[in-house]
Amino acid sequence: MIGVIGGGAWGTALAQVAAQRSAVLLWAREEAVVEGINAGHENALFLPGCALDPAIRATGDLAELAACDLLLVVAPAQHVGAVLAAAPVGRIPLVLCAKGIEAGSKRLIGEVARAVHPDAPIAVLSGPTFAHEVAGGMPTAVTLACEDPALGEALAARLAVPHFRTYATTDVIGAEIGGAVKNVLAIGCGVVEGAGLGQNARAALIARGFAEMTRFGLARGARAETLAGLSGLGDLVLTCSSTSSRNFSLGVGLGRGESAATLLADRRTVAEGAFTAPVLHDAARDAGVDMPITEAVCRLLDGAAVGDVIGDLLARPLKGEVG
Ligand SMILES: NC(=O)C1=CN([C@@H]2O[C@H](COP(=O)(O)OP(=O)(O)OC[C@H]3O[C@@H](n4cnc5c(N)ncnc54)[C@H](O)[C@@H]3O)[C@@H](O)[C@H]2O)C=CC1
Ligand SMILES: O=C(CO)COP(=O)(O)O
Repeated sequence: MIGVIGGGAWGTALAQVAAQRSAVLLWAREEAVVEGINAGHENALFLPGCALDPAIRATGDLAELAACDLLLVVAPAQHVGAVLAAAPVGRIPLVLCAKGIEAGSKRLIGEVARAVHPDAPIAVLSGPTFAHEVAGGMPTAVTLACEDPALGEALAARLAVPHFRTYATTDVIGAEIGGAVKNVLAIGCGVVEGAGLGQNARAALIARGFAEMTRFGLARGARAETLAGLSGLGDLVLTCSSTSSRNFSLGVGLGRGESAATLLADRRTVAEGAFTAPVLHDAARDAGVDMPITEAVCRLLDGAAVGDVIGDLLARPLKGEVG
């Protein structure tokens, strides 16, 4: 049986995919989500309007996950450590699906999981995957990263269904960094949209943002081809071009001059980039990597005026395109 830890939009969509081939037990934090899935086969809080496979069973009791032989970890990045610490994992393989970097510790999610459950094999699933499209059966492709190639291929085969293609790699760090960094850049692209700065600016931000992602990724041991793949460039393009992205939408609000505090207050859904941006900025400084767009997003989240931040970005000294 496959266990899913997290009953947000993405955990629910992944449960829907997994249910095509396996029994699925989904742990959700909210009682209303557990009841809604078990009684009405719908997650009205986080994935409304999607008829779920009746075979998906939900629970509010983490202990029940001990019966699973594979766990998909889909809590928001900042909560993965706490949720995993309370889960009966032992040696059950973990597929990490959150996109972010832990604030304070500056750890990638793989490091967070390894610290709590050192005996559990770890893989990362990431890519351009809006939950509502995946749950609706629309064609989607993801990266499945695992340092152990045999386990990675077995997991990729187990999680794939015809509309959900998994591409295996051994580059776990590359898959993690792409997913974490693209959320920050998506906020930046949203700002461009909200402030009406035009399509040229958006394309420039995607390309220069990808350069930033690549510099940081290579400094941390990622492989360039992973960053240019589904979990990096693929997801960057998706979330930098659609208001279906919570991060892009947050940026649109910032670009219109609304404050981050107002935009983030009382949100039920997560915009991971808002939490990752400051810790990514710190981690980049530690690694000696220049990330001007990430820095600009941090300033905007801190309340700086859009005009000032864009003016400073454009006033930077000219440099060569590569390097
Ligand atoms: N929604 C999407 O299309 C995709 C999301 N992801 C990633 O999946 C992760 C989860 O995101 P979503 O499922 O979209 O969440 P969501 O925004 O739909 O729902 C919020 C989730 O946060 C959980 N939560 C809130 N406070 C918590 C706490 N204190 N402890 C534990 N959990 C808490 C809620 O229970 C709920 O599951 C994120 O890292 C996101 O970047 C990845 C791919 C696609
Ligand atoms: O990661 C995602 C799609 O791949 C979802 O993006 P948002 O979190 O910005 O909505």
